[in-house]
Parts: sequence; C-alpha cells; structure tokens
Amino acid sequence: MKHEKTLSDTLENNTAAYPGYSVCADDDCLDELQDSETATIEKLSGAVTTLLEGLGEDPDREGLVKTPERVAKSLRFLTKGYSQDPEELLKKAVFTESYDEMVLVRDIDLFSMCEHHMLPFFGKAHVAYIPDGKIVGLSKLARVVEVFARRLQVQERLTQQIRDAIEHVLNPRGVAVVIEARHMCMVMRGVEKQNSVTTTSAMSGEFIASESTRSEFLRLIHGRS
Ligand SMILES: Nc1nc2c(ncn2[C@@H]2O[C@H](COP(=O)(O)OP(=O)(O)OP(=O)(O)O)[C@@H](O)[C@H]2O)c(=O)[nH]1
Ligand SMILES: [Zn+2]
Repeated sequence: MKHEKTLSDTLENNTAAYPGYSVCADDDCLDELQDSETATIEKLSGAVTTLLEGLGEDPDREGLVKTPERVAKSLRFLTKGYSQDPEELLKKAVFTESYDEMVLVRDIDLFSMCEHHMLPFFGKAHVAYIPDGKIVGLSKLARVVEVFARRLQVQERLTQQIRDAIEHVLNPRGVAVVIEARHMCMVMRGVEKQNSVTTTSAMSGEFIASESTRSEFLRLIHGRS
C-alpha cells in the first residue's frame, strides 16, 4: 500500500516531517499521511504526559516540557516495523542463481522491545538459507530482521517470523535463524540477572532433516568454521 510505504520511508529517516515523500505523488495523499501521523504523535504524547503525572512528576517543568513529544517520536521509530511489509521487502532483490550451498549472514545487530514490559531486548541474529534456484540480496536478510524487531515482540515469535518470511518468498531448501539477546526486563528489574543471554532458534527443511547441515550452521555462527 502506498501510504504504508511512504510512512515507513519517512520513519526510516526518523523525522516527523515528510522529506522522504517519494512513493505517493499527490498532495491529498501526503496531507492524509501527515494528518494521521500528527494524530498518532498527539495521542502518544498525551499518554506520556499521563505517565509522567502518574510518576509524580511535573510535566510542565522545563526539562520535561518536550519529553512527551520526544518519547512519542522515539516510540514511532522503535516500532516502525508495523508499517513495513517484510515479504515485499525481500521480493525487491530476488535473483535466479544456481548456487546451492548455505548462505549465512551472521551477527546482525538487533534491537527490539519485549511486549510484556516494553523494555528493550537486544543482541544478534544469525540468518542462513540454502537456495533452490533463487537467492536474495544479502542486505534484505538484515532488513527482514529489522522489520520484525521494530515491533513489540517476544524473542521466540521474532525468530519464527524471520524464518517464515524467507521461507515464503524464496521457497529455499531450508532456513535457519538463531537469535541471541539480552532482555532489559531481566537485567534492570525483575529477576535482575545482569549476564543472562537468551538463545532461540527456528529452522526448516534441510536444517531440520540433516544433522550435518545443522551442525555446519551452528559451527559457522560460533566462528569455528
Ligand atoms: N518467553 C519470553 N518471555 C519473555 C520475553 N521477554 C520477556 N519475557 C518474560 O515475560 C514474563 C512476564 O511474566 P509476568 O510474571 O507476567 O511479569 P512480571 O511479574 O513482570 O515478571 P518478572 O519479570 O519475573 O518480574 C517474564 O518472565 C519475562 O522474563 C520473550 O521474548 N520471550
Ligand atoms: Zn519483558
């Protein structure tokens, strides 16, 4: 949908104005988009003001006057994945190629927010697939991670969604995704375990059927190739 594409391009630039306006070329479309974004920022800002009051803060004191709007814009950026379609994004760079060995992009930085506490979790994703006649632009694998990470998530679902999007678009011989992340809700509060790291994996096809393929992937992501 052209509105969504324009909005996500804009949020990519992390701005409330619309300089990234390029997909949707008519003024009505731009106005509609701006109105909708302004309304969203206003709604979020109001909620942040309520939060500040709930904390016993004075939202009118100098340091906090702009905070509701800042937080609103920051949240829009951190959840921009809602307005992006990961499968469309992958389809932008699919090429016919006979390469049929594993392709692995390792150590993709990711920042997400847990849906339980809306606190960050962050770490690395490792994404591999074995092509079956089609390859995809390497950056698109990292972009897919980004789209799903920029939503409220649980790590397990994030891992599976990345696998499923690649599976749907490329129909490869197999996909493997491993995410290693630290959850701030377990570090800064709650159980307060500073060094805990959570690992999740989602695989398909040959990564499940062949133990040697799975072992090769695990060896490669841990840098012992
Ligand atoms: N499975 C899973 N759990 C998560 C993720 N992010 C946060 N959590 C957990 O979500 C759970 C929510 O548990 P609750 O008991 O409802 O919330 P809580 O009282 O704040 O829990 P504590 O964090 O243990 O203090 C906690 O165990 C969190 O560690 C995630 O990505 N996957
Ligand atoms: Zn949490």
